[in-house]
Amino acid sequence: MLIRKTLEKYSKTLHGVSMQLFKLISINLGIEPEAIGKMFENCTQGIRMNYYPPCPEAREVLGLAPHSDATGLTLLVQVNEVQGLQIKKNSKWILSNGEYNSIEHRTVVDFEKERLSIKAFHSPGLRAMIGPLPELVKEKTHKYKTIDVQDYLKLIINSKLDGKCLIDHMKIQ
Ligand SMILES: O=C(O)CCC(=O)C(=O)O
Ligand SMILES: [Fe+2]
Repeated sequence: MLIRKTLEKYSKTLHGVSMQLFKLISINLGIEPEAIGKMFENCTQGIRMNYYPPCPEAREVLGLAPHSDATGLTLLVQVNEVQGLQIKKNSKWILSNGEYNSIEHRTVVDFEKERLSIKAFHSPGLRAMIGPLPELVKEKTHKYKTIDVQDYLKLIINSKLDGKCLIDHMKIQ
């Protein structure tokens, strides 16, 4: 019962944080402050906790294969402060530093230390359309498709953890 209450509070707080971040991202993009937040009004939130035990073969294995998250915004906390999240930048794996684009990332494990992480994934409401924000592509050619949530979910299921940004599958060829 206690964990449920704590998680509910945690989830609500993180939702609030994500809404604030959507506002700041919109302002930074030069669009109406509520533009992105509106899509997340009936947001679906998923929370995942990962436990990576210490591994004697740490150099030979990965904690999690390269992938990009299929959700709108992921908030992550490295619970016991053991580093292990890496992003791909200029073809190199480096420690993550947070970007707007859905960056390819993976996790590595440690020889001696266990690692814990908690993620909160925020996805738009089930009626949303997934694609470039109209405000951002006014006079430009659309580089990405716009599809409904159902088709987007199909795309996620069909594109396994293959390291490619899911966004590549949305590109108009
Ligand atoms: O454990 C981490 O640091 C990241 C895990 C992750 O990328 C994910 O769960 O999607
Ligand atoms: Fe991820």
